[in-house]
Amino acid sequence: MSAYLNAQPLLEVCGLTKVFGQLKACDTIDLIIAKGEIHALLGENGAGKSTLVKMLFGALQPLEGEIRWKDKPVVISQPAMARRLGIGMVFQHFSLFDSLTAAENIALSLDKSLPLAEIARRAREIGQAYGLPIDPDAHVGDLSVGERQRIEIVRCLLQEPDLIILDEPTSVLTPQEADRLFATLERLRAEGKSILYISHRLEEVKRLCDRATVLRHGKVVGHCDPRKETAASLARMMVGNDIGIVARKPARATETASDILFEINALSQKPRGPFSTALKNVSLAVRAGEVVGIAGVAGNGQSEFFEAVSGEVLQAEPSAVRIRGQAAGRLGITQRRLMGAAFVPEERLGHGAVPALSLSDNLFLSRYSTDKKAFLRGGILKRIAQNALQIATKRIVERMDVRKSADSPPASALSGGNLQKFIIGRELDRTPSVLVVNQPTWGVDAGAAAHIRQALVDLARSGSAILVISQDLDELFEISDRIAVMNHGMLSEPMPIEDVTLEKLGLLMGGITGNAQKIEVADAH
Ligand SMILES: Nc1ncnc2c1ncn2[C@@H]1O[C@H](COP(=O)(O)OP(=O)(O)OP(=O)(O)O)[C@@H](O)[C@H]1O
Repeated sequence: MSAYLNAQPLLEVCGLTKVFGQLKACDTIDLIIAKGEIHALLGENGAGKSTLVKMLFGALQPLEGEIRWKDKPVVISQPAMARRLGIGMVFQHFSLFDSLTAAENIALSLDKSLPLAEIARRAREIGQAYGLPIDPDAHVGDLSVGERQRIEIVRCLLQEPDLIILDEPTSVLTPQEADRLFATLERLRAEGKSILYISHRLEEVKRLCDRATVLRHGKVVGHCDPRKETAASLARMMVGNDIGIVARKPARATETASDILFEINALSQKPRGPFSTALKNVSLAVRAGEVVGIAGVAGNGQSEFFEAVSGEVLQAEPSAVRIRGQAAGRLGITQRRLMGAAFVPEERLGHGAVPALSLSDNLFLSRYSTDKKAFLRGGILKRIAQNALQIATKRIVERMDVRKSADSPPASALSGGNLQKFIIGRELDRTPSVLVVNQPTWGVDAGAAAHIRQALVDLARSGSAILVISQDLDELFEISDRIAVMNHGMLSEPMPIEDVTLEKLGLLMGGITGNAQKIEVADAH
């Protein structure tokens, strides 16, 4: 038995329960976190991981159960209380203001006020000590995702926590940034700090974590030493059965222009604000039957590209975007959808769905103008075809296995991964000829991710053109027929999947083109 298991528990959770309506999101959970361990919290989407850690951080209150901290029962009524006890949290969604500096952002989160110069000094010191270099005077909006995350972690470490909760910390990092983060976490562990680590990336859990607790449907279904498991056995424990592998028949080998369903021609766009990236002469053609992947480190123009191709930002030149042969550059998103295209943005809450509206209302909002016949009834005075809307919502929920706590809950009440499944399902349900999707499986568990990827490949093979923007290189390898790389607003020539290697992608992601002799996977920052 490892030494840390003999160590006194730092945190003990006994019978912790949280109920939303009829749903037990956490059902009598027991968990012990020892001093000096990295403890993984695993579970499929909606298993109750976020609910549990929100109770530990004082953002939600349990209905029943007890939390013991350093051997004493505690009631954690709010995050400030958690911080005072020594519990810090780094959230999955960054909570920094773009227009403020790193030091100003940190100042906002501190419970006691300190002079800005003092905060900057301490942040710099902690950053250096833990291998997380930051510039306290830099504006957050100018920083890469990896740099922003360093600020979040430094901000957490400034409070000198004994337990650090990390919710999916690597989903937005390059492999190199993730390595750096692991080194920091190992160092914290060596100093006797404890870490509760939520991740859907099972390989990194195996590499980093000492122990894992697995949740399913709100209950603890097992504990294990992840180093002794395989990624497949961990996934099986989470989901309860084996995860399918995406079946990918080769795409039809056609070169005829008529097969091009989606085309971007010399698309250039000036930066739309101080924190936006210019697009430089981007061209790409996606054919019927294929999946084209766009790899790249976040912040290299992917969001601007998505906005331009989806019609959120219009182009001066009509033929900059062509959908099924028709010029669409000056058309808005609804008109592009009417031409048979569908778009799934990266941000699911607020962009992909309206948080306070029910799933069926969200479905209606996105489809009433493109599917009038299906969802509107009556003559001039239109009314919503509630029955058809409910049937469509149910169909999507069943097809994508969306788990939820009520019949038609507000979008904000779904776990992150389940909302993602719903949004993707909503677009797949239209069987679009062209589908552009940004980060399709961000925060989605292994089983659901395989389901979504298979659905994208199947849609392509049924004759649609699919464009996937993703930071997850494994995902792109699994589903793409060709892969291009976006770097500093430029898009590389797409390579057939047979010719793509991780090294080539790494070099292109770092902005190195041509035949570099000395291969060193580039860091894009
Ligand atoms: N505010 C809320 N109101 C109603 N139901 C909720 C609320 N928050 C979460 N739930 C439900 O509780 C369950 C657990 O959600 P939770 O966010 O804890 O899952 P998770 O394991 O973190 O999932 P993911 O991996 O997708 O983030 C889900 O079924 C979710 O729909």
